[in-house]
Formats: sequence, C-alpha cells, structure tokens
Amino acid sequence: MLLMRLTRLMGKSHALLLRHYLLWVFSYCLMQGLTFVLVVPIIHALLDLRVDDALMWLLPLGVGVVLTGYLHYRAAYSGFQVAATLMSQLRRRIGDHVVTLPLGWFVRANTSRLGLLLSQGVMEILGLPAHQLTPLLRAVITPAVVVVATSFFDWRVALCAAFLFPMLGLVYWWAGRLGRTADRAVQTANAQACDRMVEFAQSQPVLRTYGKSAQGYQQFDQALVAQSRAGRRQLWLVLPPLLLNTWLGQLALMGLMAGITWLVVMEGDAAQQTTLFALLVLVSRVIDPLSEVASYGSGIRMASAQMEAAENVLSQLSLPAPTEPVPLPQHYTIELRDVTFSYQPGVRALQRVSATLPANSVTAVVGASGSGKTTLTKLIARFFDPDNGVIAIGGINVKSFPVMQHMNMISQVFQDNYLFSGTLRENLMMGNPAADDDTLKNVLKLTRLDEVVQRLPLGLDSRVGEGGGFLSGGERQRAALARALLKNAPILLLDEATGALDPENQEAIAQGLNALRGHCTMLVIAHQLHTIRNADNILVLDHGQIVEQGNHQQLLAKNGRYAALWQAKVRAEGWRIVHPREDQGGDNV
Ligand SMILES: Nc1ncnc2c1ncn2[C@@H]1O[C@H](COP(=O)(O)OP(=O)(O)OP(=O)(O)O)[C@@H](O)[C@H]1O
Repeated sequence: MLLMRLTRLMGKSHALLLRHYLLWVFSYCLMQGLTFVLVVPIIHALLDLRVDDALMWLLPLGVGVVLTGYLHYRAAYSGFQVAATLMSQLRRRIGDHVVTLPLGWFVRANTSRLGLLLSQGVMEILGLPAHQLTPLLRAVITPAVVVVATSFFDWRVALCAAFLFPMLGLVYWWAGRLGRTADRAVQTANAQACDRMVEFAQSQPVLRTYGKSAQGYQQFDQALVAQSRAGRRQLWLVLPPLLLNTWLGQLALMGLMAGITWLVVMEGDAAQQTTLFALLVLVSRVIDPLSEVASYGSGIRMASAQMEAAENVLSQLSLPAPTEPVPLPQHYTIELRDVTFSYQPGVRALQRVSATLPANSVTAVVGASGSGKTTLTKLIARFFDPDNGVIAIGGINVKSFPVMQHMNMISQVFQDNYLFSGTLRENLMMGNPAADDDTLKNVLKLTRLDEVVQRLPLGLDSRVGEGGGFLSGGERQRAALARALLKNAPILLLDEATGALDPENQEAIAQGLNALRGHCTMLVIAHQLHTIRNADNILVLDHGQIVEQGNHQQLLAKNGRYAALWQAKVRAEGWRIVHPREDQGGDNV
C-alpha cells in the first residue's frame, strides 16, 4: 500500500528507481537473515567443542557481515536517491497540477494547506525512503528468511516463529491504525493554527482599531490550545500501543524461548538439543528488527498522512481544457448564454445570465454589493466554470481554449491585486517583458503612475515590498492597472480597479481608459458610477440576474434600478442631478 502510493506520487517514469531501491533493500535483508542463520552452526560447533569447525564457519560469517554492510550502504544510498527524486518530482508534480486548477481553488484554507504540504509535508514523505522504509521492510523480510532457514533445523521452532512474528506484525499494524486518526487530527489542528497565526498577524490594524486585540488573540490562542490538545491526544493514543508493542515483543520472545527450552528438555537427541540452543540465540536476534520498527511508526504514519494530503491536491479536478493550442478567435466578442453559477449548493450567485459584450466595446456592470458582478467577471476569466450555460469568446466556448491561451487573451485587475516583493519595474514588466520605454511611459501616464514614480526615491527601480506593502492602496491599484494595460490583451476586465483612488485620479484614469475604447473588449465594474457613464452598454445586476441594460442615458430615461442607483449616488455626494439630455456630454454631473 505504502509502496504503491510512493510509486504513484513519484510518477511512473521514476518507478524504476524505486524498484532498484527495493531490490537493494531485499538483498540487504536477505543477506542479514542468512548471516544471522550462520550463528547456528557456529554455536553448534562451539557447544560440541569442535573449535576447528567453528573457525571454519567464521569465514562465511565474516563474508556475510561485510556483504550485509555493503548492501545496507547500497540500500541507504538508493533510498536517498529515491528521496531526492521524490522531493523534486513531488514538488514539480504538485506545482504543475496546481497551475491547472481553477483560480477559484486558491482560497486561504487551500493555499495555507498547500504551503504546509510543499514544505513540511514533502520532507515527511521523503523521510520514508530515506529513513523509515528500510527498517519497515527489514522487519518483514529478515524474520521471514530466519523462519525459512529455521525450518531446516527444527520445524517446530520454525512453526512457532512463523506464527509469532506475523502476530507481532498485526499488533504493530493495529497500533498504527490507532495513531492514524490522531495524526490526522494533529495535521488539521496544525493547519488551522497556521491559518489563525497568519490571520492574527495580518488583522492587527483592524483588531487594534476596534479594540479587539484580545479577541483576535483569543482565536489564535484557541487554535494553539486545539493544536496542543490534538498533540496530547496523539500522545495518549500512540503511547499505550507503543508500550504494548515493546511489552508484547518481549513476551513473544520469552514465550518462544520458554517453548524452545521445553523442547530442549523433552529432546532425547543430544545433537538436536545443541541445535535448539543455537536456535534460541538466533530467534532472540530477530526480535530486534521487529521491535525497532515500532520506533519508526510515528514517522511512517505522518508520512502516510502527508501522502494522503498530496494525493488529495493531485486529485483536485483541473479545468477541463485542451493542451494543444487552437486557432485564435476572429474577434473578441464575449457572450454569456444562460449562465448560472453557485458557490454553494442551493445559493445562486448568478441565475440564467445572458449578455453580449461586443468586440472592442466598453461594458460596465453595476449593481448592489453581492449582486454577482465579480462572479460574472471571474467566470469570464475562468476562475470557475458555470454550472449551466456557456461563456464564449469570438463564438468559441472558453472551455475549448488551453488554459494559457485563454489567459493570454485576458488582462485583469481584481479587487485583491498582488504585487511581488521586487521593484516596481519588475512588477510592471511582468505584464509584458518585451514592452519598450515608450509603451511603458504611455501606460504610466494613462494610469497616473508617472507622478508616483517621480516621488519614489529610485523611481521605477524602487522596491515595493511584499504584496506591495511599501505603496499606498491607491498606488498599488495604479501599479496593478498599469501592469494589466502593459499586457495589451484583447480583453480587459476591471473589477473596482480604481476604487481606492481619490475622485480626481479616478476621473483622470476613466478618461485615460476611454482612449482604449475600440482597442479591446473592456468590462468594467465600478461603484463610482460617474466613472462608467460613458460605457457603450451598462448591465444592471440584481440578485444574480440582469434586470436592465442600456447606455447611461437610456437607463436614466427608464427610471428603473439604474436610475435609482444613480440618484442615490448623487444624493450621497450632494450633487445636483441634471436632465439626461443635459448630461449628453457626460461631464457636467
Ligand atoms: N468564494 C465564495 N464563496 C461563497 N460565496 C461567495 C464567494 N464569493 C462570493 N460569494 C457570494 O456570491 C454572491 C455574489 O458575490 P460577488 O462577489 O459576485 O458580488 P459583487 O456584486 O461583486 O459584490 P461587491 O460589489 O461587494 O464586490 C454574494 O452573495 C457572495 O456572498
């Protein structure tokens, strides 16, 4: 079972390496068992005072010891080779697989578990071939060799040993099962404590603002208490079977010795009596590898639980997508046909949404918070696939594009933009490493990032800190927008891309984005309605459904949901509402 799992995780192409390792371990254990057996004729000869014979047997014993040592070295070396391959292979396989998962999979719980698996988990798994698997196999193979060899000397002793050794194995297996449930609980508690710790650190400003530092600490503390409780439970569940293992091991040895002693007493043949004495020494040696495996039990179980976690990640369904590139669409009209989507069963975030975003047009999506705007945008970017309905680009179902080809068509700025801890330039050029200086300059101007660059001590070469922490929220947004614009993709999705900016900058960027009109298919979400009033089409979402659509004037004239949102905005800003005809130019509101 363990071996099959290891083979699966390493990948079929590396199965040969694992087989080589197993072959070395088998040879080592076989040789060790045979070397143990050589003790019998030596003791036999010594008890019979046949010193010459005993010395003669010492030669094969010496060869056996040297060979056992060499094979042990080869097995250990091969185990480390497997471990090294496993480390790179497993990380690569998980990495390769994770990039094919829907972006919606990357929520905090999954990412922190993934982090734990790739760091601590992989190390625990590769501990198997590096340290634990060899003693585990030795505990099976060496006693088996001894039992077979013993049968040539005395079938009764062999029978007893053949019965006792598997019984001991069963006890170890049972002890392992008891610990496994506790190990899982420890792992879950570890992941949760890790989550709470990151959350506690990240939420300090919020907690302190609301005077809830103690409450935040309480949650972190509770997670730590749960972690230590799970650890204690693990100890309680694992310790008694561990002690029982040792105790039963000794008991089995005693039983076997008592049995052999009884056989010696009952045996009439003096030569056989001597053999039985020698067997007594032999079987006492075999208990060692058996009891030794118990001390590796915990590591084996932890590795096994981590293998389960790795299999779990690898079994997550990838986005169904072809791998071979397909011809690019003739145009970049986006169509949503009867699209329905739920995050949780029974709670629909989008219901039968149908809309067309003509190529090179600007479509705005508005609606109350929670109405489904972000969800709609994320479905176009294939964070998830819809439960029902079709999303098409240029008449082609998005599922027909390979993941990278689809991503290449789209530039996106979402509410939670991430900047990497390099320089501002490195972050921007990620959008388009081949962008020339003029393009960069234009984008900086359009996103009003140029004034930020001027202020920064090293300009574009200033470091932005982890997650862009050295920049203000508005500066981060402008950088994310600039990065997206540099990519120059035929589809641009902007979800609250300027929400953190002051009205003056919002307006300037909205005007700047106007310049892109006709160059790409743009979808814009903005709570600041004045920034989208020039859109070609505005979709009004309410409870996951499109309830109105049209341009700004048409929607105001309808005096429906959009007009109500617009009037609420105007009231909130204390501005004067003008007649739609007055608003033709869109700038005098
Ligand atoms: N990851 C998620 N898991 C479960 N439910 C979610 C998730 N993301 C969003 N939802 C729910 O789906 C619905 C639509 O959310 P969505 O983020 O699309 O709304 P929105 O209109 O963009 O809101 P906002 O304007 O506040 O950003 C909401 O009821 C929200 O609670």
